[in-house]
Amino acid sequence: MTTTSSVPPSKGKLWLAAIKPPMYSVAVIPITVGTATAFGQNAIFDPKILGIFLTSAILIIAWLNISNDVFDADTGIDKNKAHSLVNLTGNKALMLWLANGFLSLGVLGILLIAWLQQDITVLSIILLCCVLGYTYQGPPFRLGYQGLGELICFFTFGPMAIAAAYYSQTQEFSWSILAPGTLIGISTSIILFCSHFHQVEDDLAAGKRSPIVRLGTQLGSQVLMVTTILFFALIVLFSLLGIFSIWTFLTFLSIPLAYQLVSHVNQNHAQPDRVSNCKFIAVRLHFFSGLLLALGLIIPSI
Ligand SMILES: C/C(=C\COP(=O)(O)OP(=O)(O)O)CCC[C@H](C)CCC[C@H](C)CCCC(C)C
Ligand SMILES: O=C(O)C1=CC(=O)c2ccccc2C1=O
Repeated sequence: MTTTSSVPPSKGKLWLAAIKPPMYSVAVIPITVGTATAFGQNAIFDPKILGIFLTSAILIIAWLNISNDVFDADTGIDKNKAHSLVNLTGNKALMLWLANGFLSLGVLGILLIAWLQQDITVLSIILLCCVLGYTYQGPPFRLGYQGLGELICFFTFGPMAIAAAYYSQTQEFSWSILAPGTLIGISTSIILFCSHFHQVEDDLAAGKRSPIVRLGTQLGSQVLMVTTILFFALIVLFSLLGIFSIWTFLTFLSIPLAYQLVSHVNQNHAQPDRVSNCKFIAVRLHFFSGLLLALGLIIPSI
């Protein structure tokens, strides 16, 4: 949340920033792409499983974000974050209970999938994702403070989530999930990478050595550009290797969003108030490129 004027944001805007609805793309896209991969490969689709999985994923991301504010309140890193739920409510204990409530409901949904399939594979993968997500922000690990968040993000939201979604549809694994898993892992990690640009001062003060604290914003903006180019280059590579059909080139319709993100960060990386919204441009890129990828994966089987 940034204010380019001296007028502080309204309570409503702070709550909207705290809840950050667009961020739930990170829950929707991996499950959608994993399901699309299963359909494209096997013409298998169970809408009930998809619905349960999407709901659970959203609940788990709610846990992730609420608990992030709770754990960050302990280190003081969010002291200047007006839209922290702990700062907004003044009730850290209640926020922790709320976070754990969302986690419990999310895991219940995955348990329902396990019961329906009489198979704990999906449950095991998602529980591992949640454990890794906790190590990112929760005591005593706080691996995000070591700059390891993007690595954890890549594997959990990429290959692991896509494999779980694929397995939830087919009850088998396939190497074919690695290509979409890599792409979604990259696009999700780009969101996290972009979330650090405007937080260098607060991160440094709290001892958080994020990738942007380590690289600096100038080099960080170059890394973002290279990573974004890599995302689209991999689609070409996967197509040349025969892993993807030509329909996955639909994803290239999201290139204007990629250009907007890279140019915005290149121009404003050293201005926290101006660059702070870049993660939401990254979310738009993640959402639309993910939807287009899913479409490209299912068209050959329609
Ligand atoms: C909360 C996350 C990032 C924000 O961290 P930060 O402290 O910088 O935030 P603020 O600036 O807003 O204070 C998410 C980090 C993701 C984490 C590395 C991995 C999470 C894994 C998930 C639990 C996997 C879920 C998979 C499936 C259910 C979709
Ligand atoms: O609030 C944030 O900055 C993020 C929240 C979140 O759930 C997420 C998930 C996956 C990648 C990045 C992010 C965030 O940056």
